[in-house]
Amino acid sequence: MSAKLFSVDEVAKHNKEGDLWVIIDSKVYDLSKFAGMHPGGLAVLLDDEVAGQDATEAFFGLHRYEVLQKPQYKRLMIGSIQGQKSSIQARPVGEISRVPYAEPSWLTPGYFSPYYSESHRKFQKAIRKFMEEVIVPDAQAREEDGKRASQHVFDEMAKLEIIAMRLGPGQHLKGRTLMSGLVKPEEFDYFHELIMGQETAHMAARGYQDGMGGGTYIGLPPIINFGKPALRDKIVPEVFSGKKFCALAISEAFAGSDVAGLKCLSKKVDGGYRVTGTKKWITNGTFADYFTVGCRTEQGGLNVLVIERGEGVETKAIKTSYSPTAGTAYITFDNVFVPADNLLGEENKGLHVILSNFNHERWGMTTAAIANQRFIVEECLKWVSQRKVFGKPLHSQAVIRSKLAAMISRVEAAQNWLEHVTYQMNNMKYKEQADRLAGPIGLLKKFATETAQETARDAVQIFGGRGITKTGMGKFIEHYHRTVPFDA
Ligand code: HEM
Repeated sequence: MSAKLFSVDEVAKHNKEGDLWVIIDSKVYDLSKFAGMHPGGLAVLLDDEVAGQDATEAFFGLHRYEVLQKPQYKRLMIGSIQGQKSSIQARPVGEISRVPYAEPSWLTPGYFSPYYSESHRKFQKAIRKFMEEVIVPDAQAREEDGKRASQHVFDEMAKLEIIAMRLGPGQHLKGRTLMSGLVKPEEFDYFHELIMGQETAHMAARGYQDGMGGGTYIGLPPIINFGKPALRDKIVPEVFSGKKFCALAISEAFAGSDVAGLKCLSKKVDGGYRVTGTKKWITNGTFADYFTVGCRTEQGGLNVLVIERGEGVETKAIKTSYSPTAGTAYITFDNVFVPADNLLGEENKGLHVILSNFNHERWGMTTAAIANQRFIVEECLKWVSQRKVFGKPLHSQAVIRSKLAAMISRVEAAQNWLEHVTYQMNNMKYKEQADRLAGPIGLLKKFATETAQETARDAVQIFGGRGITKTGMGKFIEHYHRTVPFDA
């Protein structure tokens, strides 16, 4: 930061085209050269209340704080106003937000929780730092260019065993050094997993959230739980090291979540099966190496087969309302030979293989969905304090306060329910979870994703036109409102 100090009167002299300074939050910016390139135009900067003046209020009514932190704009700052102090501070990377309700109560100073131990707290700190340093920059860049999450992100995740941890507690963690030894494999539980899911909200990039290994999260567990040892021992290390990717390929244009109506057919042949058919809406399908595929059998049952990318397998990107970084694909299998050893579970009994994963999948989706919802609550709370209308902050309007109260109540209710369900998961065997928690998890997901849509609508109302604009102030609101139906 430049140490040069100016007086308000000195700044006021620079108030015309070619010689234009402004004050924003006690800092002085020289916009003389930039003014002609300003995305909001030159005229707004030459206004009597802006040119040479303190434009803090005007600026924060129109821009996100991050604008001033971008290197190309940061360098416009030439000094500060003598005797004034900045009042706006960005949250340092990895730290807890000080916006009320921006964090679940267990992370809010002064509050208590029976669910989280010291191990969870240490883990949360490390994961947030990793997310914000490694993942968030890549997430924002890939959302823009639509490319797959960068390989260096998978490599870094693999080093810390994040890919393995994303699958939750279990045998697959045995012998691994988690987060450089921060958590022992045997102490890693569903609250650690919940933390990982919730910290992904800070990337504010729903397509990338799925792109960053969503296919593995749902496609690998059936291989671990039902695959033959040789198949498991080949695939698991490749995927956990970030070198290869899985996708779960169940839904078809003919049958969505109606798994009993699948048409993709596996015919028994010498040494294995021949598979012919199509799959649609397959997350990570454009770049996956292994597909965990649900196929109908000639006897009318269901086989789940692991199909490797190769001859007869073609994947095409499908355009969805979120970004192509998720790698959503349409897949065709044309008489593909699959070795008998790639069958998961028993022949004709694949429905059990597919359904066995659904509870964990739904719960995982819900953890992230609730955190995404909270991120939007934080965006709204920041905006209503920043934005002044009729001379007062937006939050002084009763209708806005009422919307905020509803938003906060919804996310708090969802988080508390989630923690209750997670506590049950921690204390039940997997089979007990299937018996007792299928209902509660389904209901929780319904509640969390319905309330998410209400919050998205309220957020757009609060942000106005900015909430439907892909860049600038309301960009995360626009993104959320567009992508929120995915989880439901
Ligand atoms: C350091 C000074 C400034 C920088 C670096 C800057 C930068 C930008 C950028 C990058 C945008 C595009 C939208 C976004 O990403 O937020 C923008 C839009 C805009 N800016 Fe600025 N700006 C500055 C100062 C100002 C000031 C003092 C005003 C005063 C009125 C202003 C008025 C606007 C307007 C009206 C828009 C269009 C907003 C919209 O589309 O909703 N800017 N500015």
